[in-house]
Amino acid sequence: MTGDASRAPVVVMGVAAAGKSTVGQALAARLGVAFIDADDLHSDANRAKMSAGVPLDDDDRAPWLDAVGAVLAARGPADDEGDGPAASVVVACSALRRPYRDRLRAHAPATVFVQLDAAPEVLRSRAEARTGHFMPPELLDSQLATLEPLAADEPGCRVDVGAPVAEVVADAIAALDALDGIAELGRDPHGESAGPDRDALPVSG
Ligand SMILES: Nc1ncnc2c1ncn2[C@@H]1O[C@H](COP(=O)(O)OP(=O)(O)O)[C@@H](O)[C@H]1O
Ligand SMILES: O=C(O)[C@H](O)[C@@H](O)[C@H](O)[C@H](O)COP(=O)(O)O
Repeated sequence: MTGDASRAPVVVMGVAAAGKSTVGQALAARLGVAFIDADDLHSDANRAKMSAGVPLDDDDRAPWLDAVGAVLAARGPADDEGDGPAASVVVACSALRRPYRDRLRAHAPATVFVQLDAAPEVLRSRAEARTGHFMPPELLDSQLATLEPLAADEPGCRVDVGAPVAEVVADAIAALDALDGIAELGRDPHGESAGPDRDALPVSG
């Protein structure tokens, strides 16, 4: 499957156990672009802290967010020869707070966010059912307390993850296409934005 270099980089965001890795992977496969899990970019110290049941703070997350931002800016791997346009990418990253997302977009301004929403009891049961993961379910409360939902002036959409994965992915693609459509409508024949800034698109869902 070839990558769609014309797509903006996508960050699938939300609290622990919302389904970022699962949905992100499936979404990337459907779009034919690379998938990267930001969990793999955490330092050993961050990982150890979370494993010990201690939530990360802003200082812990700052260098990690810069590493994630660098991935978004590169928009995924180049082709096999190492040249040509980079493919786009889907990154699973909690990106819980607005300043974190702004930090990511400082690296890669075209980034759009898909926030995964779920009822706390759904999250809790999924977190508890998951085995062999470094994130203890007890950290879910702090993740929910830290979450600053995607705001109306941030580029992206929200999808409910109560449905099976294939449905969640279809909803995400429809919402992303709607964002693309709105951006197209705002573009004049010379390719310059004549309407609202893409950055100011409403959050749907
Ligand atoms: N739509 C879904 N329906 C049912 N189970 C799901 C769904 N999405 C994710 N899961 C399950 O929930 C758990 C948490 O998902 P995961 O992708 O690891 O979340 P995150 O990356 O946000 O922590 C996993 O066991 C996963 O298989
Ligand atoms: O910002 C954070 O506190 C972390 O990024 C945190 O969100 C963690 O990395 C994951 O939630 C654990 O892994 P899962 O997202 O896969 O649960």
